[in-house]
Amino acid sequence: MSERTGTVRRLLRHPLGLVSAVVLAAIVLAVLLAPVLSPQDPNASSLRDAFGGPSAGHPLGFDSAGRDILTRLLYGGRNTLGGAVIALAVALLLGVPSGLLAGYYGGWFDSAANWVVNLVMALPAMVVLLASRAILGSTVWVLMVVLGFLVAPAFFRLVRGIVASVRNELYVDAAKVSGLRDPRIVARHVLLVVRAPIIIQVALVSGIAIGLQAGLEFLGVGSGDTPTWGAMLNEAFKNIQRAPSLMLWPGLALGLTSGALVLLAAALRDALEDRGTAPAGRRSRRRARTAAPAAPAAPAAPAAPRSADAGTPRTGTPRSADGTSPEAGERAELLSVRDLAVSYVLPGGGTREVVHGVDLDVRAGEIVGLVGESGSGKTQTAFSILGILPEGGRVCRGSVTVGGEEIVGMPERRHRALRGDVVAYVPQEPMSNLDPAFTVGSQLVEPMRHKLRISRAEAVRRALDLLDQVEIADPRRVFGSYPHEISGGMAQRVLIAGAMSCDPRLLVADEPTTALDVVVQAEVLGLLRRLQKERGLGVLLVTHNLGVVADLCDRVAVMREGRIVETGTAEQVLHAPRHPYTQKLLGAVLDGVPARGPWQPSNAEVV
Ligand SMILES: Nc1ncnc2c1ncn2[C@@H]1O[C@H](COP(=O)(O)OP(=O)(O)OP(=O)(O)O)[C@@H](O)[C@H]1O
Repeated sequence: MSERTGTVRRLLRHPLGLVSAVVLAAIVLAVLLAPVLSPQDPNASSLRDAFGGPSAGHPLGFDSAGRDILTRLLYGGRNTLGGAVIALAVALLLGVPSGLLAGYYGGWFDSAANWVVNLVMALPAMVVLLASRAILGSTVWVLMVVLGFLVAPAFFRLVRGIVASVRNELYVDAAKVSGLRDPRIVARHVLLVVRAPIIIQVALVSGIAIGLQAGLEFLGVGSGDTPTWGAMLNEAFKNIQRAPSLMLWPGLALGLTSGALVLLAAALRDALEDRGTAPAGRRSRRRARTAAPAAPAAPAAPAAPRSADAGTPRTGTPRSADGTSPEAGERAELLSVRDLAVSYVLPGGGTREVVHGVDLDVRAGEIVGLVGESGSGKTQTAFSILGILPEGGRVCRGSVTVGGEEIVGMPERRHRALRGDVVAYVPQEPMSNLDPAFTVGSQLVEPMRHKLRISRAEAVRRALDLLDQVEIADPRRVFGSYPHEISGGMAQRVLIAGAMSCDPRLLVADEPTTALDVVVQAEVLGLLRRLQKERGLGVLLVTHNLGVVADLCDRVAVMREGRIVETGTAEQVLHAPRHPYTQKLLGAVLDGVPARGPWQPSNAEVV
């Protein structure tokens, strides 16, 4: 069952939802079929019939000018609902795109739009409408356009708020890293999230627009010759002493329509919330930072020599003759970082440098581990290489070349082309990096179609092949599953498949196994090792886990407080660390500590 069908079903199973939907559908249908249901002129009057009661062909009788009430009610509904549609269309056209832009990009447009919105919201709607009537004339449609302007801020604020929070979701970062353009990310990942709240808001604002329009007409502000429910109320109110029943029909139509819209909005909200735990559950952005420097959670003993496999220098791995780091000399062609500094703008003004002059190289076929305690600047270094530093952060010094191209200061369009094609990213939290609203298959296929410009069928074939390559047992089932239907380990394999999908040369993996249990960690590390070997990838592996380094890496760079304090081959750094901080890191690993004995009650506890 598709998500949309599911929501409609839940809505119709909700008693209020069903009743309000049926009432609204009946009203809209009757109003649309006005010429068929009542083929008379709504303005045709016969003074002879003024205040006449119900008769054959005129089931609701006549008004004070001898006009058929049913006909005016049906045609009036067309104008009243049509007016609300115009107001809504204007509000949606103004509020939604500007909310999307302001929420997604922030910056000066956000500030300017907020300023305008605050100004519009401070204006009293009725007074503005009355003034507009004096300036623009009494045509209902024109007044509805003005009303649209006045309610647009409601949509702006709603959309901006949601988009600003979604913008920080990891799967939006993941989409950026896979090289998708902003309009596509917005259309695919962001619009979908704001869609439901917008629908609810539409129902509420329609009720308000109908009420406001009727209020204006009731006050006699509209043009007298257009039949509307508000104008009918106005006319009925003038004759309330003589024929109070005239108030009944337009009042009933207005009450039923507005009431049904409000109830429908409430039922819609319930139906969408009911979707509950499943695909729409979104997670908070950034992971909880681990406090300990090097938890010994990795499959291999942290300071043990590398496994035979990992210990063998990889084919084609160019090492310096002495096996030391090349950072001091020639720059690596695949990834070379020199004197990189990253700073953040502080809330109170000024900046704070969090990475200070990092040098780093990764060559084709080489796995370089970037290790260090939490907060040492590993992720900031990786994000700088990927060009996805969070808001407020920027590379303030240095040079980063990827595939021989300088990316510091590179235009975003060119940088986007590098991401996915040359450099790909495997993140830490697999689940948060998959959009819960799309199937796994669709999330693999979409970037490939746009980056590789291949047909859908070809992209599907490649995606199934990739799922097979990342050792997923039933690629077809996983292809059609939503992220909540697969395990964390599988999700990480899917993200690795996604990273491989455009045949990158460099992989940046940010703690790719931290969120997984030990057995799955070992499997995912094995998978990474195999793919890296087969494809001759260069890998920058960000980790705080020395076991992972021992198991996987050729070389290691140790970071502390935003600086690299030691680099060398994995063997040299793990067996003969030179820097006291590396020695401390290795010392912090609980390897060789005897296990605690069984619990014994202390003397104090023995009575
Ligand atoms: N958005 C931000 N604004 C300001 N400072 C930040 C921001 N993100 C990170 N920092 C700072 O940058 C420094 C380095 O953070 P970074 O995320 O690179 O650490 P890390 O080594 O990756 O740690 P962990 O292993 O916990 O992820 C920290 O002091 C952190 O407070």
